[in-house]
Amino acid sequence: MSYDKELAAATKAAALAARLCQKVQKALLQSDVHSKSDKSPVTVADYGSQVLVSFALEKELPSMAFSLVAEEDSGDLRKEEGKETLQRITELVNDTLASDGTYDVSPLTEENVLRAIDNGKSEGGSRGRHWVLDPIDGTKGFVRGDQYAIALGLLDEGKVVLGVLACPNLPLGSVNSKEPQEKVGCLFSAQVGGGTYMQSLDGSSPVKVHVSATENPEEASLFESYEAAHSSHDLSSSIAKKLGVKAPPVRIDSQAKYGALSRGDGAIYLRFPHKGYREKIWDHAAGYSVVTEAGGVVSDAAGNPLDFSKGRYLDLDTGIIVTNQKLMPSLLKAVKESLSENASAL
Ligand SMILES: Nc1ncnc2c1ncn2[C@@H]1O[C@H](COP(=O)(O)OS(=O)(=O)O)[C@@H](OP(=O)(O)O)[C@H]1O
Ligand SMILES: [Mg+2]
Repeated sequence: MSYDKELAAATKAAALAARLCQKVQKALLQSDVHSKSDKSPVTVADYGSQVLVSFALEKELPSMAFSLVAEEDSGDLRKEEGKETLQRITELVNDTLASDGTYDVSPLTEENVLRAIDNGKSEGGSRGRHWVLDPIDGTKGFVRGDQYAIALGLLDEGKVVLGVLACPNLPLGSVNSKEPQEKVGCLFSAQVGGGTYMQSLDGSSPVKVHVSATENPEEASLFESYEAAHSSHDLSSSIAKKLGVKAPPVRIDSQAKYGALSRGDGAIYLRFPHKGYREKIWDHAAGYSVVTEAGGVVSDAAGNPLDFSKGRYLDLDTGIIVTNQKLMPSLLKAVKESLSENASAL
């Protein structure tokens, strides 16, 4: 089965949302950053990106039943104190649509914007098709001026069948390059059975990418979260030592890590959140597709495949590990040993 139409729509939607995010990040005002009830940051760009993806998918695929599992909801924007933020989001969305020019529509109203955000309330699951969206993955990186991604996947009968990662600040060349890189802004896209492609966000032709083929852990560079609160750096350092990884870890925000790994910039990605943290499907669906189709393997720390069919959360053993097929057995062994030696690290 081909998902060509859906992949083309997802690519358009993510690239449109990326334009809004780039504009906001350039001129990020303190007033654009707000705290959610769980104290995590959310910006007008998180909301704006969700509106644009929701809007573009519905426009591109009018005959497809529309279900979206996405990170943001409109609760805070419907309160009195959210009024100004809602105005700013509506303005940003309309400016982006007008300057893009693809969709000839009258400006969205604030109510349209709230509804587009609330499209993201779907519970997903094992039946039918569901889009899975993180409108800005790595909001902390976005606010810091670093890496972030617009991450969009599609589930069909509980399986991830396509993924698009727009990474506006990721260099087109390797993240390990010592040379200064002027060209940034990558878009990765993948569909099941079709491989993974990378293009520049400003529209170069897609090129096929593959994960690193290295069998030697000593030359495998390793990715992990920038934020130590998101993934235990101590545990990954113990695993790296066991494997004999020589290079220091590369810390990048967001699913840009999956993108960089899919083109072989690094060969291992380790993610060990603290005990009790529940991973959300939008933090991994697109990245999972991009890495898997580029020949990589994504599993939990016990080697079980990830199951995206359980609703908004992933039910996991500890952590998520990503590498190529050849390195997976030795990585699993090192992870198992490190976990039993450092039981208190999580
Ligand atoms: N405590 C904790 N533990 C583990 N993960 C957490 C935690 N808190 C948040 N998150 C999720 O991490 C998402 C950011 O991904 P990364 O960890 O790869 O980014 S970073 O490198 O640390 O910036 C981030 O995604 P966004 O919220 O979209 O930015 C969160 O979903
Ligand atoms: Mg996220």
